[in-house]
Amino acid sequence: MPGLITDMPPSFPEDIATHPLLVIDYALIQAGDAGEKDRFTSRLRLHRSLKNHGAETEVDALFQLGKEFMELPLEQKMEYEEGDDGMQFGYKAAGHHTADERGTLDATEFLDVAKDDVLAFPTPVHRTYPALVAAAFPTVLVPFVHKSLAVNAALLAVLGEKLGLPDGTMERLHIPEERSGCVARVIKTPPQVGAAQVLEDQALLGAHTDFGSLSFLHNRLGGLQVLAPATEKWQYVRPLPGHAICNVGDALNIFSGGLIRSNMHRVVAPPKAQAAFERYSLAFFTRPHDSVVLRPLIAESVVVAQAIAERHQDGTAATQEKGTAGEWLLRRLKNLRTAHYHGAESYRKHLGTEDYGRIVQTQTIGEM
Ligand SMILES: O=C(O)CCC(=O)C(=O)O
Ligand SMILES: [Fe+2]
Repeated sequence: MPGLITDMPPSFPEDIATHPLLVIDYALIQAGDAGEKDRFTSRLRLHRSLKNHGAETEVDALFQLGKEFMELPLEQKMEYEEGDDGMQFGYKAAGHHTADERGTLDATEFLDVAKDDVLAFPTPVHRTYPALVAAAFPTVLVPFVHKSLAVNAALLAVLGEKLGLPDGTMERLHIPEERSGCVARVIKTPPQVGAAQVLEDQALLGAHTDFGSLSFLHNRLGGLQVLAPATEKWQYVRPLPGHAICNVGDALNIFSGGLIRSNMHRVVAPPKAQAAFERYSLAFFTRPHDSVVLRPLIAESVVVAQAIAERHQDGTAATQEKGTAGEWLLRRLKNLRTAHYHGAESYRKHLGTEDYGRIVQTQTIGEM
């Protein structure tokens, strides 16, 4: 029946084109399987769907907590709003980020819980959280953060090996005990109504690359889209039950001299009948600790050094440092806040390593 809303969203439609995912078996990676490690480090431009990641129970618990938090009255959530000064933990209300250079407001709410606050529990490092969330630290957030850190660390080590980095290099750039922007995030978008094409052209979370190293992302409804290299059309990512999306962020792009690329993505309304439902997703973002200088690891890796030498004759642009991970995050985040939006130029100040020209091109195509 048209317009009928039941509690259970329909499954992702079979008849729409989706991005070809590379399914990786994390259990094999963990067991040191050379073939699976090779597959994981091949075709890096495809999105990776990770099965057997072992965090299913922790993920379910955080989905539940996230929903309970999002259902709190807005005034209560607003007491924890992240604000415009670069605090990146707490609550982000819808409309407080811009989604494109025209200043379109985003439609996502975030609950952002700092890894540092979770690991130091019960001592706050960055901030305190609403009672509902604080009460769930021991049972939900601590287990989720530990599992997520472990999965991402194992995958980073495999990528480090592929780059020929000395053992332990990736660990030294991502020390859990150091202060960092690592964060557990629950994301909510409200139900959407409208013509399919209009919905698909309107980003609820603007096109971006993730700011850190690796993201461990859990989707149930559709709505995540990627703009794969050498394509002109945004493609939906089909959520696979129990799988996680493994997303490369800017820091790995920079460390690897561009060999490992950040994947450009955005969130639009879930496709077809799913659009009428609230969308919840969640992620753990592993980022280098704040004091790490973002630079290509030329001294540490001949693979990176060679890549830079081949691509850039004089090597200057590519070898430039980008400041520290803490500074990188602050710049990207602050310039995304609606309060700091003063036109296209200010929006562009938040950009990371994405090929921004391609985003603008697809937005123009979308408008025609
Ligand atoms: O909700 C999603 O599927 C993606 C969210 C995302 O890209 C982000 O928070 O960086
Ligand atoms: Fe993202």
